[in-house]
Amino acid sequence: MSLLEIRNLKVEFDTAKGPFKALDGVDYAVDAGEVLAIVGESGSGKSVAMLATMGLLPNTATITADKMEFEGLDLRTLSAKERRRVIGKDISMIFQEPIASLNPCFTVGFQLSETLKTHMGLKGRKARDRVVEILTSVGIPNPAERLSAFPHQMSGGQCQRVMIAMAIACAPKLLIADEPTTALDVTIQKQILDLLVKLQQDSGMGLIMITHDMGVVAETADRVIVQYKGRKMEEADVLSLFENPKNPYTKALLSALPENATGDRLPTVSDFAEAGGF
Ligand SMILES: Nc1ncnc2c1ncn2[C@@H]1O[C@H](COP(=O)(O)OP(=O)(O)OP(=O)(O)O)[C@@H](O)[C@H]1O
Repeated sequence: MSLLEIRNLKVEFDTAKGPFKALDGVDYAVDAGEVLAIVGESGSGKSVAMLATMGLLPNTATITADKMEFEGLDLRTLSAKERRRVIGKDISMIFQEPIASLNPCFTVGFQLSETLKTHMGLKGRKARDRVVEILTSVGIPNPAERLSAFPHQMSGGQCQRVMIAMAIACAPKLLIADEPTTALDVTIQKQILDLLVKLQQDSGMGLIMITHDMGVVAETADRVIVQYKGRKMEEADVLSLFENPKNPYTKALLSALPENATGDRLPTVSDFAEAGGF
């Protein structure tokens, strides 16, 4: 049994211009200890798929799936109370904009201890000690002193470390990272990716990495799902995908990498669209 198994997920938004199909029948599965990358250009429905899984889409979204199970638990039929027990604890998520994801009005220490209080019942000294321990594990220097810092007093990279700390505080079985390094500068991106992979390997949790960056896929993933316009184009283990991409869209994505450039102009995905038929 997979840790997370989703079959035929469809998401449609009710918009002012009429219904908009953001996801059209995609399957996802991830096992414990596995890193699944979902890759595709902006608008391909990567975030929508995972937000649907977390139950975080607005009520303008109609979500249907033949199966949506976490450890055999049907996520489609969970009550709000049951959902709160799973989401944020067993399944947690980190987002692209670390500063926007943290509450600017509360200190880092307070926000982390609230997570521990809500999901683990830890309070006082025990919570504080655990917060220091988690901040140490995500590489925050002088963690005991940083407890009283507000998010705006930390750099983007440090805020993302705090977000990761918050996401792993309750030892989740599945972590969903939605473009976790996109908003950070290049030198910090690599450190954050290395940190995520290390935490994933140490804990054995499943990790879903949402990205538009094939470099991130190559560095982190065991298996890859390539998505385009709300549909799955290809799914393969990471080596096969890079060595022998089958789908024209995957080939287009790989050809658009600077290191694969051959002529004097870097090809774009749209150069392949008509010929490739996607
Ligand atoms: N609340 C919403 N209402 C209407 N349309 C939405 C809503 N949220 C997302 N969409 C649309 O659904 C499609 C998929 O969005 P999604 O955010 O999943 O893309 P993505 O692949 O994650 O791209 P990005 O990398 O830019 O986040 C997009 O066309 C987006 O505009």
